[in-house]
Amino acid sequence: MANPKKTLSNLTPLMPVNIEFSDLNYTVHQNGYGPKTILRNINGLFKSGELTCILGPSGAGKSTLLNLLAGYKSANATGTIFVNGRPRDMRVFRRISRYIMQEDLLQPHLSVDEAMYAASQLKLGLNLDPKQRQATVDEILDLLRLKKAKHTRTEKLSGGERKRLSIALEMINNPPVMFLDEPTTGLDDLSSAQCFSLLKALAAGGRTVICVLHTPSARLFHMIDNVYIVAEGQCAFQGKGQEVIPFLEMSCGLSCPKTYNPADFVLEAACGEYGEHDVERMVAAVENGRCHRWTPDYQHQSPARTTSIDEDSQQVVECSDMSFNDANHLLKHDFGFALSGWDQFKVLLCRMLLQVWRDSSHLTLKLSLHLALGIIIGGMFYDMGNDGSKTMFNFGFCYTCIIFFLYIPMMPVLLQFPIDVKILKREYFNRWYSLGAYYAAYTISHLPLQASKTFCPKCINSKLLSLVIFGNNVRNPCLLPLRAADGST
Ligand SMILES: Nc1ncnc2c1ncn2[C@@H]1O[C@H](COP(=O)(O)OP(=O)(O)OP(=O)(O)O)[C@@H](O)[C@H]1O
Repeated sequence: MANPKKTLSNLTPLMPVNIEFSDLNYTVHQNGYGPKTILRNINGLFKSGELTCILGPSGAGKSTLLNLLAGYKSANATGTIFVNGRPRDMRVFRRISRYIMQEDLLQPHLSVDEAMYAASQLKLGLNLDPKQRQATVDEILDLLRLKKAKHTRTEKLSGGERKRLSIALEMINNPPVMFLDEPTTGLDDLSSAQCFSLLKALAAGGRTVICVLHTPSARLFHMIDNVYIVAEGQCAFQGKGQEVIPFLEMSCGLSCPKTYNPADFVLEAACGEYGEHDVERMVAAVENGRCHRWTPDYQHQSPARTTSIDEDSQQVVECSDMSFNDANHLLKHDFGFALSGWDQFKVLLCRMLLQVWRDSSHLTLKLSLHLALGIIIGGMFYDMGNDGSKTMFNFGFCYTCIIFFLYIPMMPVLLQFPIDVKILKREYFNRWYSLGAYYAAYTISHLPLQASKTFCPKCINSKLLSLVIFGNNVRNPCLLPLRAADGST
């Protein structure tokens, strides 16, 4: 389990960030079926220093809410999102928040240490003292229990280790806000508990940690600082894990059997399993999330049932390294990338060249393919260039070469691009680098392979094939002028 008491002394100071949202609506337009409302006037407050878990039945709108809050989706949404009491400025918010998606998309062919090193260069700059850089990386790997897997390639990591590495990569510049979509999906009970403890430790360090979870165990459920239940696109509960049972008793008259997991029980209630009006009652009892923390005496509170964002701020200041005034001051500024475009290009190029070089099976496969196809095509059209009566065969050869050059290089791109684009989306969304730097580095790093694609078949078709296999013609047939039967060209 992660040790919550461990501190990350080498990381940059943390600014406390509270996120409040009010009257959030999200509608999608389905072709031919009219609009579909997914979130309905939903409200809530997610505080710094707390682990907030968004729970709810499947299809309730949890991921949609997370995507809206992270800024991953924003079209067709209405309502307001406040960051430390100010309307969210997306340009700034993207620099202080990180989104860890459900799929663990990691750079292949790099070890844990190399992936962390490249991320640290992109996020902390190139001028950092190497010892300081290594200390920062080691500290994070230690906290996330990845030290033993430091030299393991990312594709060989276990599911839990991959998840922890995804979190570690985003922790390098110590983001104050972390969004995680179903971080425990695909993990066994022990790994889920370890992942949960890690998130709790991150929140205890002053971060705002918001994650979508599927039913946690009863023990973990009680440890959640803020349980946020979404049902039918509305907020059905917001408060501490241990308050859920009294809440259900008071709002719907439902009592959870002693042997039952309260997380299962509240989700069943949120599905309407115990009564068709329970969801409405739950939503009304927390006023669709306007009640920021439900407590049993909530009904008796004055109209100002929510603590204001400024009051909340004061509570969190004590556990953070930076005051809210400082945080708000920082939030006003638009931070750029840690590196200039040229430096981003250099780091990305090194990372990509290393990956291309390490991907030896891909490299060997491609070269063998070109060799084999070169021999076949070269054999089929051998010595056509010198015979003017075989004009059509010359055209056939040129046509085959064009098809070869067109389709063969396209296939790996078609297969690889969907994977690459997902990783790119994650890294670009989390502000690792600019698209221009990525594109330039990608193009340059793949040039050697592209060049081999262009020259290898041509050489094989003409010189190599003719010289080595047939031994009597070293000229490239496609470049030769056509010779007529009478010998004129
Ligand atoms: N672009 C879209 N077009 C139509 N329906 C959509 C679209 N995006 C989401 N939905 C619908 O909105 C609802 C909420 O989706 P969302 O992914 O937020 O659910 P969820 O609570 O995260 O579910 P799960 O736990 O199963 O992942 C679902 O019924 C989904 O089908």
